[in-house]
Amino acid sequence: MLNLLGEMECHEHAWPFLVPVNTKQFPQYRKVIKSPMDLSTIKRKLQDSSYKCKEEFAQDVRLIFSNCEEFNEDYSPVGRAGHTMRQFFELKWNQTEQ
Ligand SMILES: Cc1ncccc1N[C@@H]1CCC[C@@H]1S(C)(=O)=O
Repeated sequence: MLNLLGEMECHEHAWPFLVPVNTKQFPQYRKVIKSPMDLSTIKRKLQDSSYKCKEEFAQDVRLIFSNCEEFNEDYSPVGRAGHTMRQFFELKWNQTEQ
């Protein structure tokens, strides 16, 4: 899981998801998105052994992308990055599953 996270962090379209959304820059974010998630938070949870199983890890990754779809237009730069990163993750996830 940690190396899958690493591959995502260095992906060229990961830039919107590396750190928690800046709620000063995007004040309405907190109201709209009830469970914010980002790659740095997932990394900390992995390091703190907060995930009981790998499905819980996958759940948090998918939360990043559902938050993104909810808040961003599909064809906005961030919205498009979310679709690209979700496809990348699901492909890698299926490979690790085998
Ligand atoms: C992921 C997301 N979802 C909704 C609104 C904004 C963002 N990201 C922003 C755009 C790029 C980085 C910043 S950030 C992560 O520094 O706030």
